[in-house]
Amino acid sequence: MATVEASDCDGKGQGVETSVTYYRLEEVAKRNSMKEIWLVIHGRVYDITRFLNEHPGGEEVLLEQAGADASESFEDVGHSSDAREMLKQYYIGDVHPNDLKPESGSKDPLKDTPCKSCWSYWILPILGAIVLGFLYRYYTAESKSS
Ligand code: HEM
Repeated sequence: MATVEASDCDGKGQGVETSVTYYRLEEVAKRNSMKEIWLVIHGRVYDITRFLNEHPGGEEVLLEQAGADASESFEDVGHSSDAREMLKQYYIGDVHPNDLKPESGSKDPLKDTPCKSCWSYWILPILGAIVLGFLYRYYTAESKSS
């Protein structure tokens, strides 16, 4: 099994030592049958084989996501906090850092929206208003003199 063990201690021989097992996505992808079913939700790997028959949403939907990243479908359903709490029971490790892709929820919100902090975003309307003001004054002054 191509797993990498990582320990997370403070190096002083104290504190809590935790060990995380990392799984490559290709390894997760192999667990895609009724016999063994794993999925990834938010960078964490879950072995939900024994949960398959118990899932209130049915086993179909889980089988559709088998061996894949189910973060989006999991969120789309709007699972309760109880459901999120249940995830802990099936957690077996994390996705290997090399296989992690940025989550849509955590990406920079400015990336796909127009640049709200760019100078052009606010300076152009101001300049436009000033020009319009001058034009208005120019024409009103001209119509008064004629
Ligand atoms: C290990 C992962 C999962 C756990 C622990 C879990 C748990 C639950 C629980 C406890 C419910 C009952 C409603 C609630 O409390 O929110 C539920 C409902 C449901 N789940 Fe999941 N679920 C998981 C993954 C998924 C995935 C990947 C899908 C994919 C689409 C899914 C689809 C659904 C659907 C369609 C319902 C029924 C919602 C309804 O009837 O309103 N679940 N799940």
